[in-house]
Amino acid sequence: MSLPLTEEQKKKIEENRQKALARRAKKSLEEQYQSTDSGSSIAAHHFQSRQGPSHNLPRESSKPSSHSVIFKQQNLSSSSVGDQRPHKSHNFHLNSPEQAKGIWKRQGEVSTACPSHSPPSQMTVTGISPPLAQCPPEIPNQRVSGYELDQGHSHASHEIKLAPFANATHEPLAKAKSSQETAASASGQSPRDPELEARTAKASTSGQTISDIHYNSGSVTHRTEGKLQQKLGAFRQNAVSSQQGACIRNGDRFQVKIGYNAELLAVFKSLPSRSYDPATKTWDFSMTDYSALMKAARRIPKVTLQPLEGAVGSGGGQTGLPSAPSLAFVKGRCTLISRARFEADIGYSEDLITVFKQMDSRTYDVKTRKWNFLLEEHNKLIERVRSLPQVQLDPLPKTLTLAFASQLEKTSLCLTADVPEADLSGVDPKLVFNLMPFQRAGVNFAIARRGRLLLADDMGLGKTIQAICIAAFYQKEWPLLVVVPSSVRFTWEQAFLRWLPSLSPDRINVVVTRNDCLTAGLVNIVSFDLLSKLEKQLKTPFKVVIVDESHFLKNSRTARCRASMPLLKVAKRVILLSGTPAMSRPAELYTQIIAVKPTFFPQFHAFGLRYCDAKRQPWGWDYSGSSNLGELKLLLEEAVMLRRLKSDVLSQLPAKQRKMVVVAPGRINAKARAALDAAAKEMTTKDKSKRQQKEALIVFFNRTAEAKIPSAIEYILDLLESGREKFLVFAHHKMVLDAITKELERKHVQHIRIDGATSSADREDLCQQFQLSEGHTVAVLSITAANMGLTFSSADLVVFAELFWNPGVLIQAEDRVHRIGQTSSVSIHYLVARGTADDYLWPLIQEKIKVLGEAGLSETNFSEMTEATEYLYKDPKQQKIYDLFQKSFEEDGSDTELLQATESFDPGSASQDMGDTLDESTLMASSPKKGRFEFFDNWDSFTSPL
Ligand SMILES: Nc1ncnc2c1ncn2[C@@H]1O[C@H](COP(=O)(O)OP(=O)(O)OP(=O)(O)O)[C@@H](O)[C@H]1O
Repeated sequence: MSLPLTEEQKKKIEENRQKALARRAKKSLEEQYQSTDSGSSIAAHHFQSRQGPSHNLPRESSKPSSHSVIFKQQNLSSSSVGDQRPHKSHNFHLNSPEQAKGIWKRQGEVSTACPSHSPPSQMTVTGISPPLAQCPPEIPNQRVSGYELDQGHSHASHEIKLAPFANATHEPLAKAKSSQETAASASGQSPRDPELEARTAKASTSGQTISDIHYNSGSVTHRTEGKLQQKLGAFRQNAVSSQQGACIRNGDRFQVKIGYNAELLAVFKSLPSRSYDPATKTWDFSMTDYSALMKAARRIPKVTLQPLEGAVGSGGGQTGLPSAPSLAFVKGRCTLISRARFEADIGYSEDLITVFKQMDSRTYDVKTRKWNFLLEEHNKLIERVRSLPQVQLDPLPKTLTLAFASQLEKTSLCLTADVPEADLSGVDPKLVFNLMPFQRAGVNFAIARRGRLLLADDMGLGKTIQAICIAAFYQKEWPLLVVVPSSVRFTWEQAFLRWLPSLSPDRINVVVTRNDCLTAGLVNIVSFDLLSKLEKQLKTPFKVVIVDESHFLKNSRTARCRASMPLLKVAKRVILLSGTPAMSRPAELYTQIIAVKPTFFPQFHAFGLRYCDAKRQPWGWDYSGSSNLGELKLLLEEAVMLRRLKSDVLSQLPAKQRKMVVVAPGRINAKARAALDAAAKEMTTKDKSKRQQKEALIVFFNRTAEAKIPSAIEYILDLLESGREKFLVFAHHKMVLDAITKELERKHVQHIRIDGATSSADREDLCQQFQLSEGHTVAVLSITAANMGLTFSSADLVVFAELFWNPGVLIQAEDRVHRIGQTSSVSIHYLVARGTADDYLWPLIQEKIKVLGEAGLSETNFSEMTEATEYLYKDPKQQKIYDLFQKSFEEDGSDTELLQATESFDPGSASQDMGDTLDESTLMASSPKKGRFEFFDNWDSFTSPL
């Protein structure tokens, strides 16, 4: 509480006032002189030389304004808080009360999600000069652009309805803010200032009401301010519209929310503590400049600046000036901090603390200095706070109240919502029986959410089997649409065949070209890119849709997203799968969230403001940041997403998980296809010698390598786009290794390469580089040169771009990752291309492994751990090739011979840049490595248990 003014202070004030009047008169004369010289109005001078950022300029400065609006605007003050601010309109001219209303909304706007909240009504006190002693010492009655920052005439600015902010310089707000607990127990009454009241009474001795004064103000102004004011008045008639604004407390500073006004801007620029925020286009100041600003503002006709809330005492018998804390207009919002509790993120207000203390579930967190409550008290709290004129506490957004509706009704303290066990009796028993416990829980979660979810389990946790099971639960609503990256279309086909034996293979339709029918099967598998070309085929929407790698939809402007979103919005069940739903920023989640819950955040901007730290920039809004992630995580987990990390379910996982990835035959170009067919023919031609057959086999093997290059590159790029951080790629042929490294270089993906040409010293160095560096993403390794003696335990994924006839070598290669130091379950992906040597190599490898297993020499069984069930061709011709493979690779010395033959293989013209044979869309979609993983760490901590 502040002390009343002493006689000495009062005297000093009066002296200063007189001095100021003298200065003003002198200055008026000076300016009159100058304006006669220049022939232009002073106000116009302000307009040109004192303007703020250009976006604040009025467009039609000469448009006449209506004077009658000024008073009417007072009544609009209660609508000063709203969320409807037109962002780009800068027309500040008021020609009608309606316009005045619109403009006022804009000017007085303080962003809020609580439109029903009303700020305190405007206090209107005219003709009051604050005590000069309250002026901050650093503003020594300076003159600014024709305005003097001293106390003005008591009758000089009757059009300006403002009150002095008493004692603005005396009480640091930071102190007020940080003393929440102490102050909470203090009296809620603002002390009153008798000095101010006396002055108020004096100013009103004419018996006029405040509104009377406003109506008559014009003549008073002109009379007292002489010719200067006449000139200014003329300008204002044309150029300055009636404007209302407000001072709003912002921590230990205050903001001025008002539209453009050249004169006011000049005042702003004169204040030492000024700061302009281009993002919000508002000026703010330290409290030390408050008095000076208000005084100067009062001198600008037709500018009404609502004082800081509580800045005027009215009545009461207290003697001191009100202290800063009790004057604060506090604004804040509710945020969710757990499934059961929300927090009031707001500054200090005594009245607010009183309300907080009425809540049964209140808890004060001494660390964060914030109060939090059970969700069931949210609505009660908001209602009570609404009755506090000095407080604006925004409630939780509607999306959150909908998602947590039951918690708001009656809060359960359970960390997760109860998920009932789903009845899977209608689903193929083979599938249900094979589900791991956490996978079963995933299926239950999806069914509890009526088949709409984002399944964001870590990579390799078996999202495919879960998605098939969820979709199968809704089998009555099929046909099913499965949208996937093109590199895994056939892997999905295999997975359906494997897990749903009741599904006839001919009911599965893999869409390969744009001439295919999107609805031909009961299960229709299509790539993102083809979907965007075929969507027009759809007459009736799919009711059940699976989207694999749903982060491919993160950019709403892509053709993929534009084609998929309408389908997802109308589908009854939407199963999105992604191990990395967002890799860089929360904005990437938006499309996936609304794909699952179209009613959540219908406007991206609302999402952006809350979770993307949206900032207004000169060029528009920047949504690349992140904010409120804890709350976003809670929202996603409650209503949209299920994510388990490998570490969460490690005990349920096998040490190694192998996956056969059937790469698209369409990716083998015509030339390679012809070469393969010719080689296959050679092998099965009767009159060929053994030697010739073997040579044909080698050619077949080599041509396979060549043919698979585009598919292998596409798969690697898809992995990178999916956020795979570190993995090994094994290949055998030099041309395959070359093509992969070339493509990685082209994409600026950091990688190492070890092949037969790498020296022993370099091998170890490169290995260490990969192990220790965060930047190195891919290790490109030769199956025969890097399958031993190296440790790559920092990776947990191995991709075999090529198969190799010796399974022992493959297992050794796998074990570069699966070894001591490995803490995760390891994923092994074998890329297998149909119609190539892989058709024979794959079963051959399985056969050999089986034999080793039976002999107790291998604990690995390929076929049980992969989708490769019925892979072997039964055709006699193919059987013959298989036999040839078997014999050739079993004969003594065949390895050496084959190795030599394959290593020296040069396809000549065939060794083009295989990357060029990829779809342009695939190449474009895969962004460069740079910046790709910046959000990864955040994402993992963001999604791991709190
Ligand atoms: N319950 C299970 N029984 C047998 N094999 C399984 C099971 N769950 C997953 N697998 C196998 O684990 C491998 C990885 O599964 P899947 O490809 O579905 O993982 P993912 O979560 O989709 O990984 P990514 O994100 O890398 O695509 C596959 O070979 C799959 O067949």
